[in-house]
Amino acid sequence: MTRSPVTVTVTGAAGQIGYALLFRIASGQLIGPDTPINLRLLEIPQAVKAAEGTAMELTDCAFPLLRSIEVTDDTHRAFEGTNIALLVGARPRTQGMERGDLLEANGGIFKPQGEAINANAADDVRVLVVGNPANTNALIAQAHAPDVPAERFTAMTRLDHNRALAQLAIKLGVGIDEIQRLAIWGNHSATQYPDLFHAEVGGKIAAEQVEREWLSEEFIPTVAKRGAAIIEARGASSAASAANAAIDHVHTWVNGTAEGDWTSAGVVSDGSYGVPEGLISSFPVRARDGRYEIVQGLEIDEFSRPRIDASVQELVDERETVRRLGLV
Ligand SMILES: NC(=O)C1=CN([C@@H]2O[C@H](COP(=O)(O)OP(=O)(O)OC[C@H]3O[C@@H](n4cnc5c(N)ncnc54)[C@H](O)[C@@H]3O)[C@@H](O)[C@H]2O)C=CC1
Ligand SMILES: O=C([O-])CC(=O)C(=O)O
Repeated sequence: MTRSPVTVTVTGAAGQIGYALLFRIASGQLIGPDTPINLRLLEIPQAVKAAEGTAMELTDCAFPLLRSIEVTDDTHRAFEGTNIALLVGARPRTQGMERGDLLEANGGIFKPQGEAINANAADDVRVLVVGNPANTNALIAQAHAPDVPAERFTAMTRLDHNRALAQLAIKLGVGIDEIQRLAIWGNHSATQYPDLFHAEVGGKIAAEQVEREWLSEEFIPTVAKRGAAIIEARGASSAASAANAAIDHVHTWVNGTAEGDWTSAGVVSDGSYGVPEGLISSFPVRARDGRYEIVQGLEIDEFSRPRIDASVQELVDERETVRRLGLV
């Protein structure tokens, strides 16, 4: 059965993530193979022509699900009737920078976009912020969209989640699909905490199947610093893997997590696990009925607690910084 078309807005459409993302959206991988897509591409004026070139290529793919493509530099038009907003457009970091260094440069982008979403988007709009620092940019956008339920603003930590799945699978010599209940806590930054104390492989806790030294000295830093390692190797930040994670994040949000499993996403805290209310922090989340919900009732051991707290403290500090800048 063909469903009603969905309007998907992608900002930064002419960028490297945009190029890896748009063709997958148009081919039906974002939501599913039965849902036609209207694409809106937002770019800054200098990059509109390049985005139009990408739009020409999208047309040339003759994707059966792609109903329309519109390129614009008008933020309000870009979000008119939008059901899914992928906020990718931002300046990426380069070697030697932390993502937090981008707060001032990129923070200013997310205030007008939050306002435009508030004024123009569809009632069911769902927002994924990819542009860094993703959690705090999502907070800025959400703060300027008072009419949209806060829970509809999310930040991407699915790339971190996927990186953690892959590192654990390599270590244990298992398939990705044999791992369940892994989670990333906190900020999409070097302080993030990938948690193996609830993750299960073959029905047994993953942390008990690896040496503690590997966990603290290799696994956690490899996952947390993978973005920088990619920048060093490629000379540019992750693009195809970031696009892939954005597809995963939205697909799961719309279609749900598998029974008994969960994933990771930056979502608005309700105060769970001591994360101050209102912060957009990564948690273990389940998706049901089109909503992400924080998994409740997990016991946090003494290895995990200070690591989660440190990453959450960084989010508190980022919120203070954007408050001082008048962005929230
Ligand atoms: N959350 C995550 O896991 C990840 C986040 N990122 C972040 O994603 C962002 C984009 O990365 P790339 O595509 O590699 O960068 P890029 O520099 O290739 O592309 C960014 C695009 O955004 C556009 N842009 C800038 N300001 C805009 C605005 N106000 N409205 C619309 N478009 C605007 C630029 O013209 C450019 O075409 C960066 O902030 C990067 O750090 C990257 C990888 C993973
Ligand atoms: O590291 C960066 O700046 C890009 C990014 O967020 C990632 O690859 O995780």
